[in-house]
Amino acid sequence: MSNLQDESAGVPAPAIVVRGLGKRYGDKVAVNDIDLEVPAGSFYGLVGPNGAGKTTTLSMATGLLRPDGGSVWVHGVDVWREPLKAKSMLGVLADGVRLFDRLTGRQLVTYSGRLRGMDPEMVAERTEDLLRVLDLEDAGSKLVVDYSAGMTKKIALATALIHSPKVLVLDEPFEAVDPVSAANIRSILADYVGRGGTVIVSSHVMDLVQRMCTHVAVIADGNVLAAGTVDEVRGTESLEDRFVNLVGGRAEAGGLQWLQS
Ligand SMILES: Nc1ncnc2c1ncn2[C@@H]1O[C@H](COP(=O)(O)OP(=O)(O)OP(=O)(O)O)[C@@H](O)[C@H]1O
Repeated sequence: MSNLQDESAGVPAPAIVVRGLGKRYGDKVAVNDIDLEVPAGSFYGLVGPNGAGKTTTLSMATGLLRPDGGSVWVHGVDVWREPLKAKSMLGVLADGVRLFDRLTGRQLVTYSGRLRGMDPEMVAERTEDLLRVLDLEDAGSKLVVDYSAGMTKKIALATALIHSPKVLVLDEPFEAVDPVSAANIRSILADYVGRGGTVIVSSHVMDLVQRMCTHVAVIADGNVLAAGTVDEVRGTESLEDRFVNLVGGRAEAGGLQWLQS
């Protein structure tokens, strides 16, 4: 398959290739046999309305949710045939997955690094670095169960970064995060991409995706409506206008006449 060429052939394999990936829940088709290709070294945005299938797609692409059909490769490694090898290259911030929240933030990040087989000294150093840049130093000794939503998001991000993966898959990383922390996270991710890493991020904030991402895919009702570089997808419009045109569904102004003081 041309898109799975390995690096030995002189052509870098894409970071992630998705082919014919599908998932149903009863009668509901959450993801409809989609194809996606995430170039290595790209900052890839996945956007779509609520319920479009973003989380389901990212969960299947990272080996967290078994697809009904289709395949996913991470740097040429089949996620569902060689999960350990594929997962060793991934750092994942999943949506709605429970953390070990009876650990402190510091313990949780340390545990994630040790689970990845990292040297304890390196884990300790990186844990402190991550707590510092994510403004969680003071909260490092507090139980994760007592964290706010934004703090929980940030500590989960730290667990995804600790082993310096080749590919970062982040479901809504900025949700509930304060603007200063969000700016810090954006620069961490931009540096990471600058050093050759690949980031896939789902977001509802079109302006952010337009400014931050090199590539974008718009999905709705489990289908990919458009995918490519941000400039290819948006054309002469803003990404937000393009998104609304592709997806539709703007409610008529004044639809709630009864809503008044
Ligand atoms: N465990 C589940 N059981 C039944 N239906 C589900 C389940 N998980 C997701 N769905 C359905 O699959 C569809 C896609 O959901 P998904 O969470 O992937 O969307 P999303 O694009 O991430 O949405 P949002 O932007 O609101 O987070 C939705 O219709 C949702 O109701």
